[in-house]
Order: sequence, then structure tokens, then C-alpha cells
Amino acid sequence: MPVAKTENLNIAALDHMPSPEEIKARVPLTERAADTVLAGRRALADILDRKDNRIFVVVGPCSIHDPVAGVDYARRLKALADEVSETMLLVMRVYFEKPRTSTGWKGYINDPYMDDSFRIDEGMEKARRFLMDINETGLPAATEALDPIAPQYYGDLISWTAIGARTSESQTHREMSSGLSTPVGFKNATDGDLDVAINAIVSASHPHSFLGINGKGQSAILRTRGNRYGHVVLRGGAGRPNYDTVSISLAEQALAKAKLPQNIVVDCSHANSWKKPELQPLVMKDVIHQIREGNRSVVGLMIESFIEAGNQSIPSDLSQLKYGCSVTDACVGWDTTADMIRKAHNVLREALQGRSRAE
Ligand SMILES: O=C[C@H](O)[C@H](O)COP(=O)(O)O
Ligand SMILES: C=C(OP(=O)(O)O)C(=O)O
Repeated sequence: MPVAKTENLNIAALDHMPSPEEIKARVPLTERAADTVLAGRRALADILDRKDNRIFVVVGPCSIHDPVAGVDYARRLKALADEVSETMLLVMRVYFEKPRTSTGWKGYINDPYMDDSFRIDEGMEKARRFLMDINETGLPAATEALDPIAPQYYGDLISWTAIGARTSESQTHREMSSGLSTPVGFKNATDGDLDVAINAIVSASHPHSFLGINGKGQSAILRTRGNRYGHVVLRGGAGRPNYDTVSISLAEQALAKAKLPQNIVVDCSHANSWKKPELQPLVMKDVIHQIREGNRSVVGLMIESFIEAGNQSIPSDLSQLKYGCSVTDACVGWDTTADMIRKAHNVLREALQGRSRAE
């Protein structure tokens, strides 16, 4: 009697996926891109270590779906980044992996053609190519790390990583973060709970051993050193924002209790603006005002922004897609983005000058 099959009963297929080394051989890291990545990470570490008194702003589309519009956006952002570099480090949001509340398009790597063909093999190469283009402009890139093996494919092109509200409590994501080469922002949970993010920073600061893959795509035991650049990202939750002075003071107290550095990033989008993009400028203005009034714990901000304001659902005929407009969360448009950042720059410039006179 043959033994009954007990495994893979719900697996429809196991298709070939090129290894990280194969994908990297098709899109090798260039010297210019490597310089951008390393300079971006160094500047972020200096901000987190208070060796650099600027703030960083992670700004860009909710998700990448059209590389042409993405590069168009990056060129505009790079010019703005140069303009405001005295007070802010701009890092482009380059999000390829979307965690969904239930179902929906899961991003450019999972389904690059947005037609349920799920060509992850092609999506990974396209994502890498896109990141190379962004880094070649001189603009560092930020992403959400969702798939625990994906960093082997494109982690060399990332300067800042987020662990999202749905995964900050996940051991897998904490282990992965402990080995990432970038600073990692852990978001509070979707219900507003901040403890998951604090526990995540503590966990990721320690070395871990866990299963993953190596460059050849073989199973490997990854042994990490621990990441000392974990910090919290306040994104609001359960219908309540958490960027106000009381929430920030509570976050500072929680960090102090856990003996962690006072490093806080505020996400102007998501539950901090009830996912209404037109409210993002108000959040940013409020937080910049707190910095001007003496706050020292806020080191960064996040904005969901694209060329056009709002969002669109993915049409079955993709030629109907509106150029430069998000297919996931609604964003502020380019003009509003530039206005938000320039206004913040002007306020911060005065605040930083006042600070250095007082010191
Ligand atoms: O930022 C992105 C979304 O908020 C997140 O991926 C969840 O999206 P969903 O609730 O539309 O699935
Ligand atoms: C999914 C995101 O955010 P959050 O984890 O806060 O929902 C995001 O920033 O794209």
C-alpha cells in the first residue's frame, strides 16, 4: 500500500524562481547606486545618533506600479531634496510589497502586470531595476520589508526599512530586521498599540538565528548581529491619531522605560489622517510646530505622495490607468507635497538656527 500523501495538499504548483545571485547578475549594483545607498544609510544613522540635527522624510507613492511615473516622481523629488537638504533628508518611498487587510493587489513584485498573472520572477527583476534607477538619481530609497526572503534580492539597494503595522508583532519580521543593513522603523499596530513596536525594537536589536535563503537560493541558517537602529513609527490606529503632543510624550515615556533611544517617526498618512490625504499637510504642520517648540524626539516624518492627488482602482483595461496616480492608498499630489516640504523647511531652518545659537 503506498503511503497516503500528506503534504502540499493546498499547493497548486511550485514554479521556478531565479536565485538572488541570478537576479543580481541581470541587474548588478553600480558604483553610483552603491554610493547613494551608503550615503543614505549613513545620514539616517547620523540623524538617529543625533550627530546630524536634520529630520528625515520618507516620501513617495503608497506603492509603485508604473516605473515611468515612478522615475518621473523621483526626478522631481531629487530636485526638491537638494533644495531643502540643509534641514531635511528626503528618502523616496519605494514600496513594492503591500500587506492587505484582507485581499487586493499585493504589489509590483507579486503581480507586476496587475492582471493576476503573478509573475514574481519578473516582478523581482523589474523592482531591482527600478530601485537601481532611483539610486542612480542620487535619491536614497525606503521600503516596507514584508516577504522575509525578499531582502536577499534587493536589500542592497535600500537605505531605510519599515516593518508595517500588520507585522511589527511578527517574530519572523523582527528576526529579519535584526539582520537588515538599514535603520528599521517599526509601526505601531493597526489598533494603535505601541508596545508591539517597542518590543520589536528590543527583539531586533539582539542577534537571532533563523531559516532563510542564501544568494544561491539554497536554504540557509541566517545568523544575525542585531540592528541597533530600530525606532518607532507612529501611524495612529483604531480611529485615533497619535501624533499629538500627549501621544508623543507617552511614546517618549515608553521608549525611556524600555531604555531605548528617543527616536520617533510620525507617519502623516494612514490612521493619523484617517487615510484622507488632504489632512496630511495638517499633520505635518502640527509636528513641525512641535519641533519648533522644542521637541527633540521626532527625527522623521512619512508622507504618502504621488504626482496626482487621490487614488484609482485598477481597471481591467490598463490603458485606462491615470498617469502618476496611486492604485493603493490615496496620496497628496506633487504640488501639495512640494508645498508641505518647503513650508516645513522654512520653519525648521529658523528653529535649527535658533537652536545652534542657544547651544
Ligand atoms: O498603505 C497601504 C495600505 O494601507 C495597506 O496596505 C492596507 O491596505 P488595505 O486595507 O487597502 O488592504
Ligand atoms: C501599509 C502601510 O502602512 P501601515 O503598516 O501603517 O498600515 C504603508 O505604509 O504602506
